[in-house]
Formats: sequence, C-alpha cells, structure tokens
Amino acid sequence: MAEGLKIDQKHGKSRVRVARVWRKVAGVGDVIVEWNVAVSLFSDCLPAYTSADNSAIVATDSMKNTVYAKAKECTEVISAERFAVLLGRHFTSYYPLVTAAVVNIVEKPWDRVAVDGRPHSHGFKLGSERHTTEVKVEKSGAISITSGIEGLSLLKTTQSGFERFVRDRFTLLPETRERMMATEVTAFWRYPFAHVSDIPGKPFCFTNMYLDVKTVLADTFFGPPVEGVYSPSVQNTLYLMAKAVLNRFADIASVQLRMPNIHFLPVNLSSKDNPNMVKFADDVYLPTDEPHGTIEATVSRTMSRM
Ligand SMILES: O=c1[nH]c(=O)c2[nH]c(=O)[nH]c2[nH]1
Repeated sequence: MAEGLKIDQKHGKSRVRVARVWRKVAGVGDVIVEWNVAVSLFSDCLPAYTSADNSAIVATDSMKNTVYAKAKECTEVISAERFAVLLGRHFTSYYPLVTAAVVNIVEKPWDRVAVDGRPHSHGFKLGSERHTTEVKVEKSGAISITSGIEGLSLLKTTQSGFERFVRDRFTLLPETRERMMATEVTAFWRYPFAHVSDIPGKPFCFTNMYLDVKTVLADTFFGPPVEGVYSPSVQNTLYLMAKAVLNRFADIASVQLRMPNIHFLPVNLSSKDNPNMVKFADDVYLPTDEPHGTIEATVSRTMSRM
C-alpha cells in the first residue's frame, strides 16, 4: 500500500440476537433456538479506510438484516453450526468482494421442561452452559468449524488433591489429598471438515456431538457414581477429559479446554480466648473465584486418524 503502511482489516456485526421458533415439529412440539450471532467479513475495502470510498463496503446493518432473513428461510430446525455455515456461504457467494466470512454463534440454553413427567410441547426453562460455534467460510467453499461449550460449572466435594509441587520461600499452600474441586469449563473442539462438501448430511450430528462431548467431559471429571476418581491436579483432570473426547470421537481433531480452578478455601477461625471457634474438618469452606487458578491446554492428535 502507499504511504509505507500496511493494513489488515475486517468488519462485521456483533451481538445480533435472534430467536427462531419452529411450530409443532412432529413428535416434539414447538422448537426454539435463541442465538447471539457475530459476523465478520473479509473483503478488499481498503479505499474506505484510506480514501473515504465506501463503494466496496457491505453495511454491517445489512449483515444484521441477513441474519433475520436467513433465519426466516430456515423452514426446518437447524443447528447453530449449520446456520453459521449457511450465513458464511451466503456472504461469500452473494458479494463478489467478500473473500471469507467468520460467523460466531452462542446459543442460549432453553431446555424443554417436563410437566408431570412428560416433555412439554411449548414450555422451556433456561439452563446454564451454552453451546458455541465459530465457522470460517472462504469463497472457495473451504471451511473450518470449531464448536464449544462455555459456562459448564462442575464441582466435586472430594477425590481431589494437590501434592509435590514446587516449594520455595513464597510457598504457603499445604499439600493435600483432600480438597474440593470446582471449575467452569470452557471447551472448543475442531471438526476435520475442510470443505462445505465434507459436512455430513445427518441433520443433528452437531447438536448430538455437543451433547455427547458435554457428557464425556462431565463423566470424566466426576468418575464412577459412588467411588468417583481421584484427581491429583486440575491439569491431570483436564488432560484426561480432553483425551476421553478425542478417544471417543474420531470426528474431532483437537480439543481446547479452559478450566479455572475455583477455590473453596478451608475456614479456620480462632482467637486467644476461643482457639477452636471454627476448626476446619473438611466441612466449612470459603468459596471464592477471585483470584482463581487458570489452567488451559489444547490436546490434538499427532497423527490424523481421518
Ligand atoms: O490442581 C491444581 N493445579 C495448580 O496448578 C494449582 N496451583 C495451586 O495453587 N493449586 C493448584 N491446584
């Protein structure tokens, strides 16, 4: 570029909130999804930055309208991943100057309620963890699809410890084989699909994968129902969780996990007069998430099994 400067740029619309309802779906009743969509387009619109020439700009307002128009066009229930691909395909094929699109979606967890033990035809309540996806689509049809979970809060009251870590003059933390373990898992996993034509035809494969990954992560964190499984560190548990996902699902190429260590601090209260006011016996804790440990890792296959 002129003036000895280089510019990398993209533009888009964030926090586009849309809810889509499909009425009276056979066998289930009404279906609702609520999405928070972010669109980012890559196109050569340098003149807008350098010369006040907007002629190559797709207005972010039009991107927002497109989200609603495309939601309307989806007459069949669709997953966040497929909707993101559909949007990305649209932006890259409809606009000659758009070379690539990145679409992020966070789905709000509206769970169907049960009344008298039966799934309700049109009643939902808000859950906690959220299904996320990021899809990049290039004009050629090349894609990358990453899906994820955020806000998955897990806790176990025992079967966790932390020993034999570095000890020096700054170390106060006692070693323990008995502590609480709590975290709020954020997970991302990459699918191996490289082109839109690689995406499987099965309509619910992404939704089912989300539910199955969530189950595998949680089951590995907790271990069997009665005895559980001992965790020597958040790091080790994180690794076992990621490994379980890769072992179980051949379609997942890599898993990234973020697992803050949310501390439950032992409470000991004493004074000269009352030395045993509260003496900690694995019973009373001070829950705190500030500060918290941050443990994160990406685990990938070294050899693709695909
Ligand atoms: O599982 C843990 N991993 C750590 O890295 C760490 N650091 C710490 O103070 N407590 C813990 N616990």
